[in-house]
Amino acid sequence: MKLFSREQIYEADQQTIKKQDITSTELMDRAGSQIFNWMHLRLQGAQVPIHVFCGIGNNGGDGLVLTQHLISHGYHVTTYIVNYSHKRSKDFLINYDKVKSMTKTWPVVLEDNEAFPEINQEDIIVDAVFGIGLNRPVPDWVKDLFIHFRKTKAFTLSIDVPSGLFLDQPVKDEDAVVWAGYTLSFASPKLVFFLPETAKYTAQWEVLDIGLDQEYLMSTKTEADLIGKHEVLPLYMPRDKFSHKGTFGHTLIIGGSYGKIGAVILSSRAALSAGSGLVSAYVPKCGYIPLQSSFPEAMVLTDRDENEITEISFDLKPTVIGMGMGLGTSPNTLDAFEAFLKNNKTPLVIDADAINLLSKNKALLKLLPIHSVLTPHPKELERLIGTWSDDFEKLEKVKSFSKKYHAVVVIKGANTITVFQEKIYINTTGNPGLATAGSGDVLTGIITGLIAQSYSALAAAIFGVYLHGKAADITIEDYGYQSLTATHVIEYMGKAYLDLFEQPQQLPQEEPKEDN
Ligand SMILES: NC(=O)C1=CN([C@@H]2O[C@H](COP(=O)(O)OP(=O)(O)OC[C@H]3O[C@@H](n4cnc5c(N)ncnc54)[C@H](OP(=O)(O)O)[C@@H]3O)[C@@H](O)[C@H]2O)[C@@H](O)CC1
Ligand SMILES: [K+]
Repeated sequence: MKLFSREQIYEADQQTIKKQDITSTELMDRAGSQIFNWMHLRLQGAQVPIHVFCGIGNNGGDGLVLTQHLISHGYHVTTYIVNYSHKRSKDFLINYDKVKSMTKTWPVVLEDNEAFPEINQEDIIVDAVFGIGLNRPVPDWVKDLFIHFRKTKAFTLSIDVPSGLFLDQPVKDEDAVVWAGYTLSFASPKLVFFLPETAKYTAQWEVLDIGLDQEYLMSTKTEADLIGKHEVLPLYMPRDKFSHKGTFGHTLIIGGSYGKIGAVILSSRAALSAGSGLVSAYVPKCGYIPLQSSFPEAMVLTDRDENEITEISFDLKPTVIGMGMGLGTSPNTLDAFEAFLKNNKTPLVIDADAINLLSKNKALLKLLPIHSVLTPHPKELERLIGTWSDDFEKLEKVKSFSKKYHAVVVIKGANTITVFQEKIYINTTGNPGLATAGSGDVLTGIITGLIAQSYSALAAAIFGVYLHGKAADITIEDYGYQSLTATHVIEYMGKAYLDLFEQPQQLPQEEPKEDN
């Protein structure tokens, strides 16, 4: 799913109005009616007090359309105009007049220095104060209103975006934003719903289709895409009946040091579960027995040293190499890594200590083959690209890094983000159960195993992150968040693949009656 920018959404608006020959008021009607339908389906006329807070622009206008439907369906609704500016949008005014003509209880106009209405915890707040038109800091008294919302603990439904949240700027004051329980967003979810610093402002979100011009939406390229099943299915490469294990490549996993051989076992097993035809592991001598006994499918090569990697040389031709897990960063290992990079031509997936080695010796970065995949967690990323002041700056820095080194960067997190050059891909699978030892090693193994099967580096990163998260999502149905382990994720990879082709459940059909 594409994540449209603010400018693109305004443009989609204009194109829709032009091509469908409708007025902006009619488009607003669609928006407000969709919000109403969503609420009506859930409330079924329940007499819970609903407080609709409207700004003076089109977000407020949407709120006023909602109000009209709520009133005509007999809901217990109070409408407020948050009068933060004396300007009014045309469609706001049209709907303001409609509301006033249908009820004797006109909307309550809230101004600076006025008491805020009493709201109980069981009530519902609808937040239509600011939408995507927010372009400067929220006035202090409106901020106080948002604090008031939060204090009431009432369920808060935001229209389009939680008010006070900028689409392209960090939040400087978290009290100046509405903390939504749910956001109903038009056209597409907004990038800020997925960034670590701003995701918390809406607990849940949903997109409402207001019939914007399909041609514009389809043909417009976005800076960010949201990755779900629909997006990864076209990446999936079906298997040919006449294929053999050589068809699916040979993964080599290089890593491990004394006490950290498990990381290599996890990565190697994950590469095989992702579908790599062959898997070999290159480890210090101490890793030989653990690997051979716990993972019989793998071939094992060892360093001359007992406890750490001191030389990387092997006599096989892997399709791809995944490296860094449990590697350590000792001077000997660094020397081996540097010598390896100078001669290596095989595609690489780089994780953990291999990233740390690159961060400490930035000159080595230019030795990476093009389209190498790096899979840092936030701390590793910081070592690699330096600190950032906010998520937007972080993404810009990662994009520059990706362009400079022609690398695919996978930023691990609650919503793992894959960056390649100018474009970002936000994953939607995965859960807090993945915050567990070894889950990163498994991810690296999966991505490496996909490249072995001739997925491109970018496709492998996007698809691998998706499958890893999906396997974890299926695992928690059996194990819950706490008991999920990295090994489960490997074992549930098959289910993650099968889920790609699972049809949505259909209602049982009635048997046709036989005539006699
Ligand atoms: N295709 C779609 O998605 C559709 C979208 N629709 C809806 O339209 C919404 C966008 O509406 P919008 O452009 O009128 O802006 P909105 O957010 O209501 O702000 C109002 C005005 O406030 C001002 N202002 C800004 N910051 C301020 C501040 N800190 N303090 C004080 N004032 C401030 C600023 O005006 P300015 O003063 O800068 O001239 C701004 O214009 C969108 O979110 C969706 O809900 C649907 O109706 C139809 C289909
Ligand atoms: K809003």
